[in-house]
Amino acid sequence: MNFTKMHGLGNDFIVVAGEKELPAGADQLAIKLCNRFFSIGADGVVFILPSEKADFQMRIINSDGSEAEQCGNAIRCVSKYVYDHKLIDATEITIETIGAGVQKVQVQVQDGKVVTARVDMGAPILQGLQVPTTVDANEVIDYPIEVEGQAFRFTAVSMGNPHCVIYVEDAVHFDLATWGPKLEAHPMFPRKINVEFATVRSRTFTDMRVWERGAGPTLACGTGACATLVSSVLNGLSDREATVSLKGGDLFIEWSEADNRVYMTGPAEEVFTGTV
Ligand SMILES: N[C@@H](CCC[C@H](N)C(=O)O)C(=O)O
Repeated sequence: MNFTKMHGLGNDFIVVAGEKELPAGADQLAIKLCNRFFSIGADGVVFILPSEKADFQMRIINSDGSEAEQCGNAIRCVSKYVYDHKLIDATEITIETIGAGVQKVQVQVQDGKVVTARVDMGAPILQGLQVPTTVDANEVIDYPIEVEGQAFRFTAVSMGNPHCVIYVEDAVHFDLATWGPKLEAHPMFPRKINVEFATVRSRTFTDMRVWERGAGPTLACGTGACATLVSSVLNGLSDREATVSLKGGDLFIEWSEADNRVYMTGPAEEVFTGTV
């Protein structure tokens, strides 16, 4: 199988193109190939497939073998892959996802290669049961949650995949490894959850660290950055356009008042190609 190793701000993927559909056993394949010691190593495997509704379909399997509905960093990588590898000759590309419908991507090209992409990530879902959480409310903002005697407060946002955003004093030095997995699997989140720990430094700049569902601590999470900006606006902490700074670098996020959609801009890179 031919693959291309790519990343968006260090959130890394094994990208596979050319299959007609998601291969049987994709979950076991992802577990095996994502292993950083015995195989290629990545946060997930991304399949670029044909679509009847868009230019391409993207399916993403996390490193634990679970399938995610959506992935912000992967969608930028997919856009770069299809443009740079000449599968499409357009700078506006549509990509079908299983959780967030068809998304429009505008790529910026330098010397024939995509350097950054601005993605229309769609409207955030805020209804508690739809995120999903166990809270039956139109919005779940600054809501209490307890894990092993430790109290947190979270805001729940789905960007096609589920997120809970928790504000902490210093996200950069927060103990992700202790609290991330416990919150990911908390019974208030029926499909598990991606956990973002955020510190708002100003109305246009937020530090964020992420514990991803199915992948653990990653260097960046595009949907997580979008969820964090939405949460910060809902909590009155941020403007609607801000930089979300992750361990692997910065994403620029806009939540448009005009159309209620979230736009994410950031880089994508190809690292190497191989055959496994
Ligand atoms: N890294 C991603 C999100 C990948 C999926 C996530 N782990 C999930 O299970 O929802 C991003 O950049 O958005």
